[in-house]
Amino acid sequence: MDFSTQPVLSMTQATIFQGENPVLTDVNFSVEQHEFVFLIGRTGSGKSSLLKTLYADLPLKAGHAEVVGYNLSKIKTKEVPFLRRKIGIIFQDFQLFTDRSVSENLAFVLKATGWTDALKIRERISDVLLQVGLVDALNKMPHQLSGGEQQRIVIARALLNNPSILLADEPTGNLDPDVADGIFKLFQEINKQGTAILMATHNHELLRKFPYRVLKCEKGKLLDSQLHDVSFGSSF
Ligand SMILES: Nc1ncnc2c1ncn2[C@@H]1O[C@H](COP(=O)(O)OP(=O)(O)OP(=O)(O)O)[C@@H](O)[C@H]1O
Repeated sequence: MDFSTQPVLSMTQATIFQGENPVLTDVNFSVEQHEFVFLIGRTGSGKSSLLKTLYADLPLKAGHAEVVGYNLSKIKTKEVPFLRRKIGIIFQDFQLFTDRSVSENLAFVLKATGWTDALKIRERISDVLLQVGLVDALNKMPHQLSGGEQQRIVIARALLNNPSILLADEPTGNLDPDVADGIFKLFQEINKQGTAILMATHNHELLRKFPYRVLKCEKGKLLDSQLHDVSFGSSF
């Protein structure tokens, strides 16, 4: 079998729950390797719940989903860290440790995911900082960095284990437009290097400027711009 043609994630007839409440029903979609996909929808429509289900923070209780080779209905608790190693997660509530330097923040993740060789850890940290354009930040504390720089470090952290896909929830939400543009360009560069990206956003400008595929949470369903006419006017 040629694994290079496998989607990086797929969901069929899935229901996304918050507790006992179904948030989205009959969810069917897949994301191919190298794809860039926007996830949109009004506040409370289910974007974060969908992303959380994809990285096994919320259980998949109905339907089928396969994410980077893991079947989410059958995944065991001890396998979840391995799933998350292959997914880069960029969430607003996944922030940096404020009492540790950038290199300590990044080393923490590598050690927690099984890296032991100090030289390899240093090299990997340099590589990801280079990738996000912040080699100089190595020994800085998070408070010594701007919001945009901190977000780049969060992205660097998500890249540490060479993920097949990045899941990003409003990664440009709290940033000035110029800074947000830079962060978005960084996501595009990462995508060009072969990492799929699924990005939840409320940013109309991005949707207008970049004709990527759009998934939209609406009235308890997930619409796909490849199959449906998805509107993203002023009130999504
Ligand atoms: N921890 C939680 N416990 C119970 N219900 C929740 C929880 N988090 C979200 N919900 C509910 O689930 C539904 C979907 O919320 P979700 O956060 O997925 O929406 P969203 O599209 O990501 O919204 P936003 O754009 O505001 O981030 C909403 O009705 C919300 O109130």
